[in-house]
Amino acid sequence: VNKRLTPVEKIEQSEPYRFFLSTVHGIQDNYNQTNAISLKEILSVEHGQLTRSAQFNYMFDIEFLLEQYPSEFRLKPLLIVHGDSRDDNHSLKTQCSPYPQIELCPARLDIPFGTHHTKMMFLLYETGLRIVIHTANLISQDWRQKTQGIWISPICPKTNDTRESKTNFKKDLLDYIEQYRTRQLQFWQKTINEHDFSSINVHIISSTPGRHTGANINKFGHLKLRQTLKNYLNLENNEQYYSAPIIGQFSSIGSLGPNANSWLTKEFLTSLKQLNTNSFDSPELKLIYPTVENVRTSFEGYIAGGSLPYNMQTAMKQTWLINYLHRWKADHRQRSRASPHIKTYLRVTNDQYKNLLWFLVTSANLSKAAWGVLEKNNTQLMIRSYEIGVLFIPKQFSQTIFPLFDSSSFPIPYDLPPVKYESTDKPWIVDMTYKNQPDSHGNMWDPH
Ligand SMILES: CNc1ccc(C(=O)O)c(C(=O)O)c1
Repeated sequence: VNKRLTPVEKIEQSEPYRFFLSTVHGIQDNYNQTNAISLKEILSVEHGQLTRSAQFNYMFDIEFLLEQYPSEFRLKPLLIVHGDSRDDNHSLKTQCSPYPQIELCPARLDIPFGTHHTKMMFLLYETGLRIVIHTANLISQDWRQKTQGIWISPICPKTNDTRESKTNFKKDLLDYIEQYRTRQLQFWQKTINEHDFSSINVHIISSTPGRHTGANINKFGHLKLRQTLKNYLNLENNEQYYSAPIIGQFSSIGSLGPNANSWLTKEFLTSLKQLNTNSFDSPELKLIYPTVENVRTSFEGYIAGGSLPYNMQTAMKQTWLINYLHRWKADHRQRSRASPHIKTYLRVTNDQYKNLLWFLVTSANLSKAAWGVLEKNNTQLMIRSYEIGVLFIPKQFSQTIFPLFDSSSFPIPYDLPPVKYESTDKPWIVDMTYKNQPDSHGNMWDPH
């Protein structure tokens, strides 16, 4: 019989990784119990007496969001951190006008085409501060039948000394917030400083808009990932890992250039393949992005494709990408039909896919805007968007690798090894018409 776990029990049972997928309407209950949690459960009154919170995100449905808070917390101060694009902001202002307890904080977006993509919660309880870093917009569609990733910190107690984590989490989080350069975040900067982060075992990998150079060049984007892997992957005899496959999985793709060598392999893969010493050959890079068939047969049907905004104009410039692409398949989590909005990057130890070297869950899609592109002879990293994610490294869990198939195994979101696109498979493209086969609801897709 399936015992329904309380939100607190779910978090206790997720130790030490504290990494969840969102619950999915329409799958067997036990696949929504283990390492799976809903927004209401994240905000449950069970975790303690909430005094105030902050929600960083891209899309907001304020009515939906307030509904997810327990009724006794709906009037607590709530800071909404969003992209400052004028029009969206208007609708957000309108949405928030009935709620004096909600404050709007527009994030500066000085570089064109940047987005405030970061999805993060600060939850301040009487007992301490909880950080949640995830991949879901604050709209009902994102939490109903998709695959989203969520990391939930312990409730960090108040402290009268700094108490940093062994992963530099507090400093990296404060460096990230500093980049907003707004007084509206001062309360949270002060609050973060006053809490004890020593129980946190993940690293922050974030992006902020700017041209990062000099001492700041490794602070954000794919160079932060490169630096963190170099500094913390303390593997013996690296050679055995030189050809260990690397996987990228995401819900949108940017313009990557005329061939793989333009940015994907020369720059991005160089960061992903970093070991604690330099490795010289190029491991296989496998990319997971939904096929048209994945979308058509998903629980949502073609509508799921509205959240996979890979457009024709970009796709037609990079047909070379198809050779890297693999299907979305998550049978072991009963989520092959729960369209992925999660973004993850991982490296296995070898082509047997039995163990992980590291795992990253993040808001960052496969794009230069999110990860950054080197400019001026590799002296500056230009990033357009705000992104944030958490990196799991075995050493921080007193392990040498993360096992995938035993009792303490890491809860990966999809099936490994990934399944390559067949000749008939096409990547989902949001602005194409799909009329020759109805989706799981009997509908067609005609974006025009
Ligand atoms: C241009 N705006 C977006 C593009 C992609 C995504 C995604 O996550 O795939 C999101 C989002 O859902 O935050 C926004």
